[in-house]
Amino acid sequence: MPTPPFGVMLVNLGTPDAPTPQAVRRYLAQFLWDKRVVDAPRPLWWLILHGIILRIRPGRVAKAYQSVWTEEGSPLMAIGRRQQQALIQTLAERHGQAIPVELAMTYGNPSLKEAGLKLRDAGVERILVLPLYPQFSRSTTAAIFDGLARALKPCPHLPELRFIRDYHDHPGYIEALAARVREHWSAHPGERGKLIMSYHGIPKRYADRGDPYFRHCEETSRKLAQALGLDEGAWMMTFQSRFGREEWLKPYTDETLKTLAKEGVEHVDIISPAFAADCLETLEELQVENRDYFLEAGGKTYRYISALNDRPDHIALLADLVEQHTKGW
Ligand SMILES: C=CC1=C(C)c2cc3[nH]c(cc4nc(cc5[nH]c(cc1n2)c(C)c5CCC(=O)O)C(CCC(=O)O)=C4C)c(C)c3C=C
Ligand SMILES: [Fe+2]
Ligand SMILES: [Fe+2]
Repeated sequence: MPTPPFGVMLVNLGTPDAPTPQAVRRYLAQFLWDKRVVDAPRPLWWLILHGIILRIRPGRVAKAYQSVWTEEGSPLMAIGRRQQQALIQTLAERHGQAIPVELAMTYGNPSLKEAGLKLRDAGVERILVLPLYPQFSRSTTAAIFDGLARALKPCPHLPELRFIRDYHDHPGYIEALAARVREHWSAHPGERGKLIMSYHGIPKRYADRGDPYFRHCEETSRKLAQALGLDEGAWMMTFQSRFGREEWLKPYTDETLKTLAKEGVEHVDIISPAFAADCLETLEELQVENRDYFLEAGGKTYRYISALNDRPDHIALLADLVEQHTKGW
């Protein structure tokens, strides 16, 4: 077999190995100890994390994971595997040669190290890292960068590396989102809801200190609204999945849905452009929890628009990103 010209590392956040309190505790202990995610002073944060959060949260969150778990495991992992297989197939068709693609998770399994070793065993000397986060944030994309550097520390020699920082305004990404929304509209003709674009939040403090995430979300939202020909009043950008007590990016998705319903908005369609794959935060928080808030506050229809997952136009976008960032390899 010829040596592959390069390999691709697709990276997402990570998910527990099982929907049990023990597995969730292990996952959260690694995830929430990362300074890129929670930047609180270490000794104090260790006491809060191990003394309070990891005693209470895993039980509740494991129940939420149980409600979305599938026969193939956690949705984030199952969809990640499908994305990986589809990308392998598309790249082979485009290159006329097998290009190794490994799926890695910043936290939990398969680890960045494990994926790196598999690429090395496939004879790869050049790696393109493709974080599955369209919008850059220190808490996600930069955490991958740190994790990779840590994973490579014991290596006597390094692969050549390229790292995709973001693709929040890539025309292929915007068009794939727009196609997904149009498809949703044709599946539900009749009353068209206000389009809510709900992004995973981050602490406002991170944005104030230069994290471009808010700006990237704004740009994605504006471009998506433009591609769909939506007037200002027909869409909104909101932020979900708050954690802890400090202020996060606003407006908050849950509060907005309650307010909209009280103001007489009866129908909403909700999409979450920051998630390349459906996961706990979309399938439970958006599809179930937030629906209840909206309907209880007087809303009539609430429809969640699934993520791009392994749709062909999404995989084509990932292949385009690979092509653009491996020029000269
Ligand atoms: C504690 C701070 C958190 C920050 C900052 C944060 C940013 C962030 N996260 C994602 C994507 C995902 N997050 C997911 C789950 C999740 N996120 C946090 C906390 C922060 N996220 C927690 C504690 C959890 C676990 C669930 C819980 O305990 O509530 C997931 C889903 C994983 C799954 O298994 O399905 C994703 C994906 C982004 C994009 C982001 C900032 C831009
Ligand atoms: Fe998160
Ligand atoms: Fe959540």
